[in-house]
Amino acid sequence: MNIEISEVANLPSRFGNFNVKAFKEGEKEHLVVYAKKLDAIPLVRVHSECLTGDAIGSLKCDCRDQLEYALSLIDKEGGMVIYLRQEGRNIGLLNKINAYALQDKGLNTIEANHQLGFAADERTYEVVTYILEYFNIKKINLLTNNPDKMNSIKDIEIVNRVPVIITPNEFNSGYLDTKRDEMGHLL
Ligand SMILES: Nc1nc2c(ncn2[C@@H]2O[C@H](COP(=O)(O)OP(=O)(O)OP(=O)(O)O)[C@@H](O)[C@H]2O)c(=O)[nH]1
Ligand SMILES: [Zn+2]
Repeated sequence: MNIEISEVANLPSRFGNFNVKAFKEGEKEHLVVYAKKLDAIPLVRVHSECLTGDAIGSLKCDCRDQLEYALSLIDKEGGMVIYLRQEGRNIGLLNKINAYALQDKGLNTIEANHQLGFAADERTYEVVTYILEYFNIKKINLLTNNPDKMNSIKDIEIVNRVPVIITPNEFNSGYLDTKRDEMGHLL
């Protein structure tokens, strides 16, 4: 893979004092946020970009709650958040907003993707293996509810799955039901 890697910098944040490094993969610039403490088998969260949730505070999904939970946990226990620029399960922001418009008309999150000509989930995780190998990490405890994500991360042993359970709200409960019933999420 042709990846450009930044220096390491300090990032004091409202969730703790972290180190950060950027990994540039073509047009996509991923961010790795890691605690000063990194065990041999660290806690790792692979988070996919959700501008509407992570930055704007959208209540349609659980992304921001999951991100905040992960950052707080790695501050306490050590570990890493790999923030992947795969907006909208990798269909991009514009398409995700079009998918939201279809959801306003009654389609669920999967149907909306299909209507636009995409698979339900277009994400790939090769760069995760690359990043973990760069840090010499061979085994992880993965923070996720998504079995697909566990199967998609290759050449890294996932010793334990650590669930990320977030309290639903009135706007995202349907979305979470679809993730559980149709996408196999362990919720
Ligand atoms: N296309 C599309 N993407 C969405 C929608 N809602 C959230 N996303 C994107 O979905 C990604 C997050 O994926 P999720 O399925 O919520 O969770 P996950 O990462 O697969 O699983 P966990 O590790 O358990 O959180 C982010 O990239 C969001 O931008 C939607 O309705 N349509
Ligand atoms: Zn989201």
